[in-house]
Order: sequence, then C-alpha cells, then structure tokens
Amino acid sequence: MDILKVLSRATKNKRASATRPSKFPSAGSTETPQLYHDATEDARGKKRKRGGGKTEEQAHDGRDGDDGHDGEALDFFAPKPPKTKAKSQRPYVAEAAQTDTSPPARTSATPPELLEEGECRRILQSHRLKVTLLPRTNPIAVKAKVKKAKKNKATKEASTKAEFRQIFPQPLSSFSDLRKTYSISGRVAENLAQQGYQIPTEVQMGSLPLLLQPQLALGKDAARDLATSTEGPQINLLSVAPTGSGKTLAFLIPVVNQAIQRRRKGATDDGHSLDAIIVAPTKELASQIVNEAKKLSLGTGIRVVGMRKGMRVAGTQDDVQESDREQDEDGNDDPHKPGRQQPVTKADILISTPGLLLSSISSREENVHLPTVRTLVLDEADVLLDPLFRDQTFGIWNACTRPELTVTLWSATMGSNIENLASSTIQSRRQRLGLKKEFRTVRLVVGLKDSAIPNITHHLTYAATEPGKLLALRQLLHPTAGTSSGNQSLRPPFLVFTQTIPRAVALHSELLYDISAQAGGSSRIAVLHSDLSDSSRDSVMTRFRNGEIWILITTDILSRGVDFRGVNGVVNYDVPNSGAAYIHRVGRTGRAGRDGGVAVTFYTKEDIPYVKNVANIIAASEKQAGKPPSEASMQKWFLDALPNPSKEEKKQLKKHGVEARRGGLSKGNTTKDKGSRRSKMLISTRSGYERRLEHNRKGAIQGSKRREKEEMEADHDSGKGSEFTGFN
Ligand SMILES: Nc1ncnc2c1ncn2[C@@H]1O[C@H](COP(=O)(O)OP(=O)(O)OP(=O)(O)O)[C@@H](O)[C@H]1O
Repeated sequence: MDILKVLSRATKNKRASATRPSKFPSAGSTETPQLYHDATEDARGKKRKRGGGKTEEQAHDGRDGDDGHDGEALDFFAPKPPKTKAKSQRPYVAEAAQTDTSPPARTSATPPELLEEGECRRILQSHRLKVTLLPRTNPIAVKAKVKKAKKNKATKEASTKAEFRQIFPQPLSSFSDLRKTYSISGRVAENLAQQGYQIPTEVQMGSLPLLLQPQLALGKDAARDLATSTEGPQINLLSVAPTGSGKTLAFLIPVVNQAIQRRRKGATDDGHSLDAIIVAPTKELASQIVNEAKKLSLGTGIRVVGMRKGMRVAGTQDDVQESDREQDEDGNDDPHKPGRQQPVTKADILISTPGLLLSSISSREENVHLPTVRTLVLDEADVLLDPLFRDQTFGIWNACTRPELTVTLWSATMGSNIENLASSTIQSRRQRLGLKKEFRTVRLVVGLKDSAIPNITHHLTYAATEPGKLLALRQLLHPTAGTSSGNQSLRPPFLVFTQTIPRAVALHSELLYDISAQAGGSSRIAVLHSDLSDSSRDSVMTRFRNGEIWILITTDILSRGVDFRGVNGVVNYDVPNSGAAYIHRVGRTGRAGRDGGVAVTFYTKEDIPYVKNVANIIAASEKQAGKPPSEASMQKWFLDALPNPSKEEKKQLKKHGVEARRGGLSKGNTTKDKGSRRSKMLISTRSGYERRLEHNRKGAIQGSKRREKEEMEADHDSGKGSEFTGFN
C-alpha cells in the first residue's frame, strides 16, 4: 500500500510530489556510513572510493546483510517480500553466518601492519578527525596560565599547542583489521561480520585503535608517557562525533573485548564480575545499548545486564559470593519469589540510567563500592554532566574505586565547560586516591564540533502563530495538499518534538483522526513521554520500530541517542531549548550516513528572539555539506536580522523553554486568560475531528433553534398561534 496515495486521496497535486526527494532514509540504502569520505589515496596508494569499492548490493546500508536487531531497514513503501525470499536475497549474510570469516588474530611473533605517520595524518585529515592529547594538569589551569603568562599571540598559540598536543594515531581502515592488527576476540569479530559491519565510521576509525591498543595506535614514541595498568597502557577518551555516526559500537567493542580477556584470565570463579558500566540518560537509550551489547557479545559468555528497578548490583567480592550462595541454596535465582530480597545481580557489563544505578548502590546500609569496574562509559556525556544528572553521575563515578579506572565520554555535542569538568574530575580523582599512575586523556573530534549532520535538509519555517504551526504540520502530513508556496513534504515515518508533555499529549489528541481509516487511522499516530508507564513506552517504541506507528509525537526524551534507522524526518513543532537540543533532535534522521532526511522547525512570533541558535547551526551544516552560499537556506541578511539572545536568555530558555508555551493545555473555552498571549500559545486537547463534530453539532442546534424561532414568528404573523381551539 502506498501511504502517500492513501494519505492524499482527496487531492491530486502533481507539482508537490515532484518536489519530494527521491531518496529517503527509510529506503534503507546508503553507500557508506562515513560522513566525510573525501577522495583520497589510501595507505596502499589506491584511491578510496565512497562505499569502499563494494558492489551496489554489498554497499547496502554500509553493512553487509542482516542487522539482527530490528530486522531489515524500514521501507514503508515497498511491498514486503515473503520471509523466505528475504533470506535468499541476502546470500552474503547466510555465508557469513556459516563460516568463520574472521581472519586469524595476529600472534605476538608477527609484527602488525602499521601506516607511516604521514599516511595516518593524511587519512585522519581527509576524514576530518582531530585527535588531541590533553594536558596532564587541569586544562582550566593550563588555559589560565597560558592566557596570563604570554602576551604575544604567537607564543601564546605555541604554548597552548605544547599543552594540548595534536596527535596522529593509526586509523582503522576496515573491521577486519580489528582482528588482524588489534587481536580482538574472534567471536566478536564474527558477530560484527554477521551484522554486516564492514566500513568503520569516522568515530570508529579514530577511537577503536586508541581504546583497543593505545601503544600500537600511538606508536612507541608517543605512547611512552602513557600510564600502564595490568592490561597495558590505557587512556581516557572524550569523543565528540556527529549523531548517528556509530558511537555505540565504538564504545561497545573495547568494553566487550576487555570483558572477554578478563574472563579468559579467570578473574573470578564463574568468570562474571562487573567489568564495565555504561550510563545513558534515558531508559529507551539504555535498553537500546543493552540490545546492541547483547548482539555483539553473542556466544562469548559475557553477561550484559540492563539495570531494572529494585535490582541489586554485585559490587564487592562479598556481593559476588552472596549472589552465589543465594543462587545455590534455591537452585535458581528467581527474583520474583515472594518474601525474598532481590538477589545480587551478576554481570560483566551493566547498562543503566544514572538514577536507577545510583539508587541501587546507595540504598544499601553502606554505600557499595564497585572496585571491579575497569571502564566507565558515559553516553550522552554532556547531559550526564549537566546539573540535572551531575550528582548522580558523580555518585557512580566515585563508587568506581579501582585505581586503574578508565573513563570514556561520548556525545555529538560537548561544550568546553563539560570537557573541563570531565578532565578536572579525572585529575581530582587521581589526587584523592593518591594515585601515582595517570591515564592520559585524549580528545577525539569528528567534523565540526557541535554541529548538525551535513547529510540532511533543514527547513526553518515561519508559522507566525500556534494555529499556523498546526496548519503547517497538517500540510506536511498531507503532502500533496498543494499550496502556492511549493511547500516541502515529509514522508512517514517521522518524529514530532514538542516542548512539554502536555503539549505532546494535546498535539496527539489534535491529530488523532488526521490519518485516513484506509491508512490505519489513529493507530498510526502515537505519543511517547516520561509520564507513561514503562510498558507503554516499550510498546510505543516497538510499534514505531516495526513500522506500525508512522508519526510519533514526543518530547526531548527521545531526542538523544535513540536509533530509529528508517526515520525520514523530524519536525520541531516547538523550537528546541538550545543549539545542542536541535542537533540531537534532527539527528534522529540521516543515521549512519543516510541521505534524504528532512528536519523542519516551526517558529512563531514568540520564538524570534531564540531562533538565531538554530539558524546558525543550519548555516554551518549547509556549509559543511558544501552548499554554495547562493543556495544556502540561511542567507546572511536573514542571520544578521535575527536578534542575538543574551546569555541569561539562553540560560532561561535551556532551563524552561519558551516561557509562553510552558502551560501547554487549553482548558477549552473557559481559560481565564482567554485572548492573552499565553492562551494563544496553547494547543487544544481535543482532536480536530472532534472539534469539527462539536462545531457541526452546535451549528445544528443553533440552526434548529433558529428555524423553530422563525416558524413561531411566521405562525404569530399569520395569526395561527392565537386561534382558539376549545378547552379540550
Ligand atoms: N560501521 C558501520 N556501518 C554501518 N552502519 C553502522 C556502522 N556503525 C554503526 N552503524 C549504524 O549506525 C546507526 C547509528 O549508530 P549509533 O546509534 O551508534 O549512533 P550514535 O553516534 O550513537 O548516535 P547518537 O549521537 O544519536 O547517539 C545504527 O543503526 C548502527 O547500527
């Protein structure tokens, strides 16, 4: 069924459909997951082509074959092939599954094949990767010292460079090198091959060698001053890479590989001891990471656990033994058995939101320490270190008492304040624990820092008023309902972001009957926010991933990290609270290098003071994409005309959103402040359909009253009403 035909049955505007882009993220094909793959000579002197020289079929999705997690890439518009046929269409996967395609690991006797430094430098630059070794001392102090001591600009730059040293580590050119050069577990290499990963994305190119074998990646000279743990030299990493660029895999591969190595060495009797903690800000993101980690560690014996309410974490060795006792006595570890305390959960890798984990480890009589944890991963680190989550994150960080803890921080946006906070926390932890050894911190930046992905199209649309936004959204929903302005169209599935939960709920009710019954009606549109129960949230997520829901209205809860691979577009129904929020929201489309994603942002008169941030980000993204200034949607005159919000305004916006929109719900016709600026910003809680029905009903009542009155008047005029008809 072609949803566009169904959605636009009432209208036939060919012009509008002609403006639709021919490629969509939901079409599922992309030549390469890399965003910056400028033509360059590769290490062996061959030209590297976009797609890595793979055949068209193999290049599908940047991977080869089945991804294993949510089935095939979402294509809502193609007829679904029968299951057996789908299998036969992917012979490559079947083969990969049957045979161990992973090359043998390098033995210590074989020297690794490494690139010359000049070659590394060229490849890193052509992929816009910048790697910096951060100073040993607190970076804030270094910056202050440099600023104070050197007046001369050139010397100032020179001393900054000496402290923040740019380095050129080995890049990862293909996933097969993970085994050949960096000796990762054969099982992990197989799992990667089965999921079809072949060409690493930029963040994987830059971070994997550094995290797997820093000494090899940096070369002996540069690695000389790295501190060494029992596992060899280690580093902490701050990684800033675009949305949808594969950061999850970049932090999971080293974590899973490290846990396997520890199990091999038999650190505990049954091999399970908490080795790594991954923290993510939302439940949805945490459970997505659990899925990815489980796929990667399939068949390795590694236990990946997603934190749940009431779960007790095995921290100390005593906990591990207690857990063994509990399980032995009962013969099983049923946590739901009445009258018994939750058993201590044993895991190699634990994935959690900060609140859940902290409440678990601080609810015991004594705070639990987690001395076995060797790696702490903070995904969406800038949010986790934001005041909202900061105390919880530091609580977990402090509970990881192992001296040789390595920390990796990941996000598409990381301001220098967050970077400084992370670096100074690493430094102060070292001093607090009196550690002599120090793991250096490396910063990896992919592309332009804090910018939106260049492979999507942005539209900043002036809708003047709230009703104007609703009208504009309906225009997107019914793309062929033509307008004289050659309006853009948005093909489902897409996400709609609002500022608050009440507004998301209200917008959902408003649009509930906008999709025709033939196309699935109200079941195609859903709302997801944090006031819903966990099971409702899970169900909406699953139905959206399966393609049953086409339009998902939500709040910023889904703006970070969540990977819906085939999302064609994002609508910012309400202007985002910050530049970072914009980058993350629009990053839900155009994942893994897919072209054709569209991001539409509506703004009203009330938003004008705040849209400059968004406009600047769009301008930078278009510049990165190589759009000539004449074709850019953000023209200079427009950017100049927009007011610059003050620091205080930005702070308030980030905290509370646009003031006038904070309420969110219209209480019908009886709002006290009817006609006020605030009431004009409200969304009705009833659907357009229900309001039309109500309107018709009122009209009918009024009409019938009018007719009755007219008849009475007519009777009165004709003298009919005064005729005496007798006492009976
Ligand atoms: N090397 C690769 N080749 C092809 N696809 C990849 C590769 N690495 C990751 N992907 C896919 O890219 C998508 C996005 O990955 P991921 O969710 O890790 O992005 P991210 O960088 O964490 O994004 P965000 O900043 O939004 O959290 C996923 O569907 C993942 O399977």
